[in-house]
Amino acid sequence: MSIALTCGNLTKKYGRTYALCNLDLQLEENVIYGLLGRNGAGKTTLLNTIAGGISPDSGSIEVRGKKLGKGELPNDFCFVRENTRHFRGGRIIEVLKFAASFHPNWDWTFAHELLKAFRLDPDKKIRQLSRGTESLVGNIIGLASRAPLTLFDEPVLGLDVLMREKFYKALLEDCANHPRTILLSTHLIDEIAPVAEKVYMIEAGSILLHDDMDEIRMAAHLIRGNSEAVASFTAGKRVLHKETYGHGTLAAIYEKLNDGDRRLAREMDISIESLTLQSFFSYLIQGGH
Ligand SMILES: Nc1ncnc2c1ncn2[C@@H]1O[C@H](COP(=O)(O)OP(=O)(O)OP(=O)(O)O)[C@@H](O)[C@H]1O
Repeated sequence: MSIALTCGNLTKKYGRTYALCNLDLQLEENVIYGLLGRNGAGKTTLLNTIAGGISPDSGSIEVRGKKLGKGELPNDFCFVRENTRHFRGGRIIEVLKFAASFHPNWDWTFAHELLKAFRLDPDKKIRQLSRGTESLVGNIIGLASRAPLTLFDEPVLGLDVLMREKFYKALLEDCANHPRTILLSTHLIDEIAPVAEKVYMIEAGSILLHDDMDEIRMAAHLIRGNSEAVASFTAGKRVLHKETYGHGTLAAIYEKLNDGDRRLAREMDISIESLTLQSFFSYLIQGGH
């Protein structure tokens, strides 16, 4: 397993607010990661810090084993910012040509396919584009650059559902043919579930949890039943959140359940449901883990 990026103990404070707080993160090469967090959780600060736009107060960043010095940018990476304002007087094609000059793996055939898929006229002036359409230009840059490390900050914000689906499809297909490391931040958590292979969940500047999507799918459960039965069933298991209602208890747990567990739950009249990624994340935050 090769490591594309390591952030160690990153801290960034604005006044009394910790935008990043002793944050650790490690990305394997050629994996698509989701960076999930609520508004203000620290996603943009983290991506900007990796991309060299923000100096952390402390901590380190290593890209492919090389520690970045103060103000040093990672080699051959692409950062698609939230709210990028491209050169307003320029045309789409000019903005793409400018971006292509920075990225050795740039693929023009792919860029033109994406222009077509996103229904963009390359000769249109950037200032004539709607907000959502302008963010598509950034997404084309992120995809066609084929940079070994690509950071997308909320790339689907402002896009309609059709364009969001097209973006996810293009990302998945292209990364299957040209593997690279992607870190994609979003607060549209359920949408990223079929796209990301692994996720980092961030809250108040720290990583709450990171895991494979498959592990989360297998381990994130909602247990409901009589309070005593639930207490006995969940003993020794990782409980993220618990709340009582009348004589009953609802518990969100993070534990793979085997056949024996499921048999026991049936005997105890306990129901087990799988949690969506969004619900799992919400319970994780409510539980303060
Ligand atoms: N330049 C700044 N000055 C002061 N506080 C800041 C600054 N940038 C970020 N913050 C604060 O740091 C915290 C993290 O902000 P950040 O923008 O990284 O969150 P985010 O997860 O990207 O949020 P969103 O999803 O809303 O974009 C927030 O409390 C924010 O108010």
